[in-house]
Amino acid sequence: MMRQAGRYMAIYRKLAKKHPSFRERSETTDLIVEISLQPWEAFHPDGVIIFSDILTPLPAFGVPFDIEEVRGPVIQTPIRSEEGLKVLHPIDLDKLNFVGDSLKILRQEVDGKAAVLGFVGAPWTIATYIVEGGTTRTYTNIKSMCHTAPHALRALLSHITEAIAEYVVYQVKAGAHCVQIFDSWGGQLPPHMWELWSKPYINEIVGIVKKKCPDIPLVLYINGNGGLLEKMKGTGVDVIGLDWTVDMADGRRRLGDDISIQGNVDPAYLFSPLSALTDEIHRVVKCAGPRGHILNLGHGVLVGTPEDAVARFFDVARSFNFDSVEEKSKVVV
Ligand SMILES: O=C(O)CCc1c2[nH]c(c1CC(=O)O)Cc1[nH]c(c(CC(=O)O)c1CCC(=O)O)Cc1[nH]c(c(CC(=O)O)c1CCC(=O)O)Cc1[nH]c(c(CCC(=O)O)c1CC(=O)O)C2
Repeated sequence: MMRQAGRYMAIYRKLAKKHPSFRERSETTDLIVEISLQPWEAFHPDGVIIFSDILTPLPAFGVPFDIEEVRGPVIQTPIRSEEGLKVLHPIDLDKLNFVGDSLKILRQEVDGKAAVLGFVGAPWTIATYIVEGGTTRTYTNIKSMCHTAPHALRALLSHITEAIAEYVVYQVKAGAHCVQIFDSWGGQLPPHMWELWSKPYINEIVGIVKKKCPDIPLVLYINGNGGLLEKMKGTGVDVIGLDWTVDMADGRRRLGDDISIQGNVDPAYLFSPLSALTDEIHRVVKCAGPRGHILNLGHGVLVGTPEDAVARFFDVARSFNFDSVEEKSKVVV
């Protein structure tokens, strides 16, 4: 489940009081392992996601950041010109030992009972933070850079691409069974601009990773991807994540049966009565079809989500029987 660990869990909030810095929590091996295992111990999902952030590798290639409680991610010196690019250097994976060490320990801890999942941000999405200086609602600086400083933006995206490709391979070598690429803000681009400014860099990462680790499944997630599904398939990833604004049956029709899909229960259903949540999980699974579907939310667990709803989500998923639910829905219809 996306954002499987974190603020919705009381046990995480308690630990965060003791270790108030997000960077400490996400850059200390013991804490990463402890937090990653919190949801696994509570709900026994099929995947254990390393507790980290898409921004975690930034300091290892020259971009310091912090996560502030109200503002979220903050990059003190945004890069918006050729001059700004001078701070960048090749990724130093030694500075990310805590990620590799945590993945290794997680593999031992779950001992084959769950998949260990790594993740990275896509170049466009990481660049939105580096150019805007943090979270944005408008993306005006980076979108205008596409026209006012295209060479600088391309150089920044290429630099991030090289770093992230190495970082994916590093996560796989350390023990990740599967890696999800978050192009969370790719859906903020008009589709023809996504093809120009995001897709080529994802393609490059997929090409490099497939050459070095051909058996590792790659998942691509974009928030608001209804206009991009077919284009996403063209990146060569193995699984496409759908957010909840795409009808699952429509998504399956558009993507075909030769690719796996992930998603796409609206995370807000976890605030609804448990019967409504159960019906929605059944509906989504039926619409996705009998094969090639990873049941998940359409985006991360929201802050404030009741933990018993998350438990219910996993229970329903585990007890699901594709054929008997079809029978039941036939009777209801
Ligand atoms: O999500 C927020 O609202 C908090 C701020 C924020 C963070 N990274 C960020 C954002 C969004 C933004 O403002 O741009 C930036 C960020 N981090 C991430 C994404 C990708 C995405 O969710 O679409 C994004 C971009 C988009 C987005 O947040 O929706 C990925 C991420 N961060 C994180 C995790 C791990 C996890 O939650 O288990 C994961 C994903 C792992 C997965 O689902 O496979 C961890 C994280 N990062 C962060 C926090 C909150 C700070 C804290 O615990 O003290 C937390 C913990 C939590 O969400 O409870 C900081």
